[in-house]
Amino acid sequence: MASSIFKSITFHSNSHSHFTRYPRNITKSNLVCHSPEPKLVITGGLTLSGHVSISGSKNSSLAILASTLCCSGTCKLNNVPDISDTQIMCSILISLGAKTEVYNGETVVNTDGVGSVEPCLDEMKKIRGGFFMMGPLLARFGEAVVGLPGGCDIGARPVDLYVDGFRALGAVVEIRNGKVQAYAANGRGLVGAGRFHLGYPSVGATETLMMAACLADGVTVLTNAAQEPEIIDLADFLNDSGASIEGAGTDKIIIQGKSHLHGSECTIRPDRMEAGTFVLAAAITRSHILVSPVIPSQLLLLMNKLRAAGCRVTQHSHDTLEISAVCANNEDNLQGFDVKTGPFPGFPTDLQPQTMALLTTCNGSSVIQETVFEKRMSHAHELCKLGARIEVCGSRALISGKNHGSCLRGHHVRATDLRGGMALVLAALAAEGTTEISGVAYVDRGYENLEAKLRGLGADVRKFDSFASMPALHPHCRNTS
Ligand SMILES: CC(=O)N[C@H]1[C@@H](OP(=O)(O)OP(=O)(O)OC[C@H]2O[C@@H](n3ccc(=O)[nH]c3=O)[C@H](O)[C@@H]2O)O[C@H](CO)[C@@H](O)[C@@H]1O
Ligand SMILES: C=C(OP(=O)(O)O)C(=O)O
Repeated sequence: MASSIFKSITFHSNSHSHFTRYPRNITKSNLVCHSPEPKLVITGGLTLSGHVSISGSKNSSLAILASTLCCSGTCKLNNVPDISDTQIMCSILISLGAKTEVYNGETVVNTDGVGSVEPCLDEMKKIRGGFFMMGPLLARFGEAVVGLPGGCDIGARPVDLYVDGFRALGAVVEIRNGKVQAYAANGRGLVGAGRFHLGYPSVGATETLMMAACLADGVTVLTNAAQEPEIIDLADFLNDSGASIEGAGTDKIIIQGKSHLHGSECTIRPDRMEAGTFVLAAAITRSHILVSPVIPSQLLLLMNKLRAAGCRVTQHSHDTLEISAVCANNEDNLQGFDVKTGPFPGFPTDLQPQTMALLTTCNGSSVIQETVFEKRMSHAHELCKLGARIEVCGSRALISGKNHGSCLRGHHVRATDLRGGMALVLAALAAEGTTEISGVAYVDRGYENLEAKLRGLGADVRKFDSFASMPALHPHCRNTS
């Protein structure tokens, strides 16, 4: 890993890049540590109670960390969650020559020393957000050589919309050997694209093109833009740094390019996916908890679905949700419901797997239709190992509720992506007996202090670094990985 971090590229305003190598002061704390594969062991059936604190948004943090490459001077970001995705993002910034440090929970980034436009390829493969850096690199330095992104394996996840957008901003772009290479065609810098219509409201493409357009010469109007709350978070940060962006949060974003942006400060808003996951944890365990801080308007669809199912979801104060799924007279009668995911303000695909886990415990049958990612159903197979009855046909799943054959019991299961992994955690909380979950690194990508937060609510959750340190489990938890 070290050698690829040391790899760098010097700046040229044409396509002939000249590679040089030079060392950087990377401390051990800046690098992600790979320990033996950890497992979560959860004994289910307990009721949760109390309050859980929600961390800063993963997706806002990733976009805003990338956008620090647009800014001269120091940026101070409060409330960045300490999860592996943000650690990797910082390590990619460091591979470019940026300085990142964490003081008292504040992430301080200064990108003035950037001496490379080629982020560390090995790190790029681990997350999706690293690719967002292509926009600011191209805009500020006129050139970028960025590896195709990683992230959860939930679909093909191409980058065609980004590439079309870069071309509209005056870049020459080529994809070769797993890397996207681009430079400003005029040898000086990007130019405003005029109107650029996104064929799909991609979150990452909207964010990346917004960052690039901030430093382009002229006006760019993005139409059919993504409207996710994280786009607003990014636009607010960039505007505070001197950018001119109007319309973020709608499908038309107007960006007037500026010659440079300065550093600024922001506090990352709460993670709506983490909040939604804890609300679903209360529902699946038929519990009563408080969740804060949240922005309730970001979770309206989930709240309405849960109310229709029979849960009581109330806004306790401006940033606190109270959820109660406790059964009256011990009669468990939560009803199943149908879900179709879609871009914001549609039902979030990042809460689909956790919702599927809940539906296995409700009455009746439910249908989930996943429209955002074509391969986001692999958790269904693992949920079936826990006793769920789910039939998947393409991007649709038919979930038979608990009075139609689903009955969750502890087993050994494997997470293969972030939210699918959380679906297994939620199912394990509701299952009878003990569940062992491997592939926990996926869950660590997006949930800060997960075990501590769940234990704080009264769940029986333990994390083990390896089998050797684990207690003996029920035989069927051991033998079927
Ligand atoms: C780091 C981050 O913010 N990740 C979020 C972001 O991912 P990400 O930005 O990758 O998601 P997109 O909105 O881009 O992807 C949505 C769909 O568009 C397709 N597409 C995207 C780009 C492109 O150039 N061509 C193309 O066809 C994708 O394959 C996918 O089917 O939004 C997703 C959708 O809300 C969330 O699930 C992810 O948590
Ligand atoms: C799909 C997700 O993340 P990423 O885009 O970073 O892979 C997610 O957060 O559920």
